[in-house]
Amino acid sequence: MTTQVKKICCLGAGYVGGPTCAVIAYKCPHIQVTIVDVNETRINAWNSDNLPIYEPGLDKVVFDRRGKNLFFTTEVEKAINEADLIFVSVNTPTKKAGMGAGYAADLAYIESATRQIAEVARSSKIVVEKSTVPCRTAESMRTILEANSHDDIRFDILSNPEFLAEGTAINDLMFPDRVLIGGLQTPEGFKAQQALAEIYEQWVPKDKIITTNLWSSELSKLAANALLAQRISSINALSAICEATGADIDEVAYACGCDSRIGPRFLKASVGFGGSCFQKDILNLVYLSEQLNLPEVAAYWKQVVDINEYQKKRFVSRIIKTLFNTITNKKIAVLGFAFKKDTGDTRESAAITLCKDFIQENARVKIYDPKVSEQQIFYDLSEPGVTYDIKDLKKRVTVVQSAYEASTNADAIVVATEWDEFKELDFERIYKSMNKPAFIFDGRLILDAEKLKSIGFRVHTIGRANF
Ligand SMILES: NC(=O)C1=CN([C@@H]2O[C@H](COP(=O)(O)OP(=O)(O)OC[C@H]3O[C@@H](n4cnc5c(N)ncnc54)[C@H](O)[C@@H]3O)[C@@H](O)[C@H]2O)C=CC1
Ligand SMILES: O=C(O)[C@H]1O[C@H](OP(=O)(O)OP(=O)(O)OC[C@H]2O[C@@H](n3ccc(=O)[nH]c3=O)[C@H](O)[C@@H]2O)[C@H](O)[C@@H](O)[C@@H]1O
Repeated sequence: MTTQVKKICCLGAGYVGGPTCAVIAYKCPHIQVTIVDVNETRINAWNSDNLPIYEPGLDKVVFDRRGKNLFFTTEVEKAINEADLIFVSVNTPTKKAGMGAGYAADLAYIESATRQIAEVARSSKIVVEKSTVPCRTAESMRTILEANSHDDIRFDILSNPEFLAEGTAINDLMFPDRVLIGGLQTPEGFKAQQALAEIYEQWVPKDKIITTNLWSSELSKLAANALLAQRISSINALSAICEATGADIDEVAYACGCDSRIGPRFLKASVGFGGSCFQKDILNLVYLSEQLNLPEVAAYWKQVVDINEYQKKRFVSRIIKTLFNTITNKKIAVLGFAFKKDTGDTRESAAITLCKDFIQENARVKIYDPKVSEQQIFYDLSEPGVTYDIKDLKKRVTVVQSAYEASTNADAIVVATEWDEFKELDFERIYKSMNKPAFIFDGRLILDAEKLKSIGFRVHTIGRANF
């Protein structure tokens, strides 16, 4: 007999906790799901018509279950106490200071969430590590829970990493490639794994629910992200060779991807990967390898991040060189600011690096993104690394409401995010409104270069030569 879960609490109402637990509530109407956060503004937004995250299909799921078996609240203690199973879905950013700064994951939020569970819980719980964490974090959580728990209550720890990608989160959650549940290899551990598996079995085929030991599960999450990012850095490294030789990176990716051992997905060259996790998780893996005294392994994975930085810088220097070696006071229209299409998330977006470099070179930048707010853009650009304060920044940067507005009187257009709407633009109209010669730098390989050239544009595309 397994423990049947009736009430779930999720600590952390972010990009993972919100969509993941909303889908559980949607698929399991018999389970009460309460998502809590210390951030009141975020919780208020989850309870409003304007959800704090833009994610296709998310509104439908939330509006369907909210107030029925899906709740958003800041009453953390109450929710912990009532739940049989608690997802810990808090942020695990890269450490900014102290030991391992710049590499290691900052586990302060995980630790404080764990301590809170230990302090508040008055009945036994299954505690599920949903956040991405370094291998063996569950061990520390278990030690904290066991050392601080009251009376006769027990805690079973599981690792259940999340593999959703932003922009496709709802689809990824509804039809996951797999669900991974790591547990201790003890009778109690197996029982807890089974209890969580039974929740997913409500909509995920059994053969896609994988159970492993705790450490394999924790490491598999870091490994999956590292392998995915490594494919992008590999194709981006090849894009540099294409630009120098006349090979075309899309053709190379297609030819390679047709090999069933390689496969076609995740081989799109770009201006560099962004997002809150790839860089953070690889650096975390690098740190872990170093801690384990495996410097060669650390250096291998570090190179994936180094190539990503190189790719962004390479693109910026191509732009500057092409614009006659100076962009001082030139007007650059940046199309897209999110780290990928179909999300409003800008964390580690390549566009941030590009815009900061343009500002450093004294260019005038006009930015348009369909889902990122002006406030967010200024926040990202005024982060350390740019010498301007917000007032100076506003003299150099304007956030506008359309690609047309961004391009008017521009010397160059830079495509930084692959939003579908950029493919549909009226480029004849844009060409007329720009300074001549009119340049386009396609950092996402989404535009029809031949058509643009026939209009009169000078087109530069990642992974294609200009000779
Ligand atoms: N963003 C993504 O697409 C994915 C993220 N992940 C992992 O999931 C974890 C969470 O990521 P996101 O959701 O993107 O982060 P996020 O920053 O959007 O959300 C985390 C939330 O946790 C809250 N929080 C922190 N401490 C808390 C506490 N003690 N009690 C209650 N709430 C607390 C924060 O206020 C914040 O709203 C990270 O470890 C990340 O690596 C995994 C897969 C995908
Ligand atoms: O742990 C996480 O946070 C998540 O990280 C990624 O998801 P995400 O970052 O949301 O989005 P991706 O689709 O992976 O894209 C990441 C970046 O790589 C870029 N990319 C992706 C694919 C590609 O072929 N080329 C490429 O440049 C995207 O534009 C984007 O900037 C993984 O795909 C998820 O499985 C994982 O759960």
